[in-house]
Amino acid sequence: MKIAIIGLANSGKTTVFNALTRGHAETAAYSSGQLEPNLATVKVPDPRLEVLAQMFKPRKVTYADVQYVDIGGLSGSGRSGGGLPPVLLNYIASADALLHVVRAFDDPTVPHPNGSIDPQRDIAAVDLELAFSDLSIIERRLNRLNAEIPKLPAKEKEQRTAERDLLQRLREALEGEVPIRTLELTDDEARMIRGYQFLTAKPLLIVPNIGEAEIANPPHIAYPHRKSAVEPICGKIEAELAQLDDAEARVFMDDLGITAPARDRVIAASYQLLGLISFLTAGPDEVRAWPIPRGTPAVEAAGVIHSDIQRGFIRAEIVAYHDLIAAGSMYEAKKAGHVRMEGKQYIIQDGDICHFLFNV
Ligand SMILES: Nc1ncnc2c1ncn2[C@@H]1O[C@H](COP(=O)(O)OP(=O)(O)OP(=O)(O)O)[C@@H](O)[C@H]1O
Repeated sequence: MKIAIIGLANSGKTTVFNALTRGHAETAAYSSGQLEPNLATVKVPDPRLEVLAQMFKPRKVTYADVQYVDIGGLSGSGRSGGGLPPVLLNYIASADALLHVVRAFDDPTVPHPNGSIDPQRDIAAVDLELAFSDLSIIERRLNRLNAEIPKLPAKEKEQRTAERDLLQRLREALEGEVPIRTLELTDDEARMIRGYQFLTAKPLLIVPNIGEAEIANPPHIAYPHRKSAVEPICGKIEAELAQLDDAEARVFMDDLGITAPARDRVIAASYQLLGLISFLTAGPDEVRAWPIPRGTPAVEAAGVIHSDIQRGFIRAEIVAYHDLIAAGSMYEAKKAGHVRMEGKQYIIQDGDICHFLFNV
């Protein structure tokens, strides 16, 4: 799962990327105009794995992960700006979700492309730029469909007409400044437009990049939309924190008056926004979190580990994380009747510790 970090020039995208990925990508006070992206894979923090590791003493602990891609700045000028450069558009279009870094820190030495600090304005400008990109794809496709449909045989004509009607609905929404992600689409409709990779259909995390002085009391930035969330971070401080070892970080966080890095919150919010939950496996070899979309049946979850386990699925032995911890051991959990046998269609819950029985 890949999350593209977007935002206006100098909003702090690379700084936030470094904070999230504990990386060392170069930042600059003047917009770099870079088109080559920075890419990194990040472990999704999950304190349950540390607790399970103490219980099972495994050789290895494996976290779920997500990837972040830091790409160059958007212009925020929408249609008048001539659209997104194709390289940038490709990187954003192939991501599963977007993380929009919004400049909220005040620092006269770091120029803002629009001359002043106004997060709500910048959020609207980037939303508009994404909407224009989707609109131009829709318009091109509608022109094509309108020319094609009258000449098609009946069955295909029906399919293409349904697609045209849907695209017209999306166009109306976008023209009314409603992003595609907030629309209620049926599964069929969602499938019909998946190939277009619309930018405003992707889940969106707004990350106000705040100043050091606001860490204790971040400004309220509203973005009450479906498949969206807001998580502020002070990129500069968090990027420094990300370079420290645990003991040094603890001292630094005490100085700042915080108990945990904001990085963990932003990564967890990204994971949730992608619609992912984790099921867990635990044994002497490995304790591991496996990402699956919410609502996944047991037989498909088994396939995430190995296709053989899915193919030969017999049943799943499942204990909820909290039941296992309350019981103190797998033996006690079994004795207390907390370990359930579930069939193929059981919907896996976040934190289910799963052991799949299979036969191939
Ligand atoms: N929260 C913050 N407080 C103060 N300064 C910050 C903060 N976040 C980033 N900066 C500074 O802002 C400048 C621009 O940051 P950065 O290079 O990360 O932005 P960018 O959005 O990646 O820029 P570009 O447009 O070049 O891609 C850097 O000097 C960085 O140190």
